[in-house]
Amino acid sequence: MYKRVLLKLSGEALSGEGGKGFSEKMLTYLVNEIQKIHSLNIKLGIVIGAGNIFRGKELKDFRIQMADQLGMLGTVINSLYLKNVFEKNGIKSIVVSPIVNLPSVMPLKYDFIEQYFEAGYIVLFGGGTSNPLFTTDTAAALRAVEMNADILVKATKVDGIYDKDPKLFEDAKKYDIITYEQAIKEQIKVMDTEAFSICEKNNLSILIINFFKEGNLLKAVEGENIGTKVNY
Ligand SMILES: Nc1ncnc2c1ncn2[C@@H]1O[C@H](COP(=O)(O)OP(=O)(O)OP(=O)(O)O)[C@@H](O)[C@H]1O
Ligand SMILES: O=c1ccn([C@@H]2O[C@H](COP(=O)(O)O)[C@@H](O)[C@H]2O)c(=O)[nH]1
Repeated sequence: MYKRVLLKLSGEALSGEGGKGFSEKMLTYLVNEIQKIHSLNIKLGIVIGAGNIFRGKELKDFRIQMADQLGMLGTVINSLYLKNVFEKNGIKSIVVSPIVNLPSVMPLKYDFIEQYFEAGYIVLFGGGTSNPLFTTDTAAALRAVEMNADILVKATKVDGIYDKDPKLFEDAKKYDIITYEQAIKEQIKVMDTEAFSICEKNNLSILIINFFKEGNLLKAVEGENIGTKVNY
């Protein structure tokens, strides 16, 4: 079983696939999935995207730097939203972010983060990398290395990495394991190349799983053979 896990969730984990905003049904599902792993006493960090609010590249009339800043703020909104939902369900969590100064958001300080984990808090890393032109995949890789995670679990909309996009090609074949070299060479689109590269350089594996299949998160954390593992 993994003991220190960075979980990357799409903003769509809050809205449902392809949706915007927040869905009660999805939030209940998410809380149930998190409760299953939180009870295992693991140190859990979460990076959540903002596809349910803004993705920079979707805002066509904006300069990309401006659009991306809206996107990053969206990730803080989602983190705070999640903190509140967790709290209502008896799950202790804390939002840390380098990009905003709000009463419920703590600054990103390594020593404090360790203390939050020791005290049993889930740490929600908001604000992405704090730089435009990136995405939360890269932020997840960065935070995973910073928190010294055993694994980065990307919980997304597909069962793993395929030789081509399985949403577009019915005959796509799934890989159980793939190396970073292969993932980068084949330009696998399921995760940013920057994220692959950070994890490769820091000897950290990524596990890609389908978030929308009940029980998958628990299986992933327990080290079951699901999804696709990207190894260095
Ligand atoms: N070779 C591939 N194997 C698996 N999925 C792929 C591949 N190529 C493209 N994809 C697509 O990548 C998508 C997952 O990446 P995407 O960035 O959309 O998800 P996410 O990171 O969970 O969401 P968000 O961008 O909102 O944070 C899948 O839904 C799939 O359609
Ligand atoms: O480091 C970062 C992370 C994110 N952004 C912007 O936020 C949105 C939302 O993140 P997703 O990963 O797409 O869910 C992203 O599209 C960027 O616009 C950023 O600029 N820098």
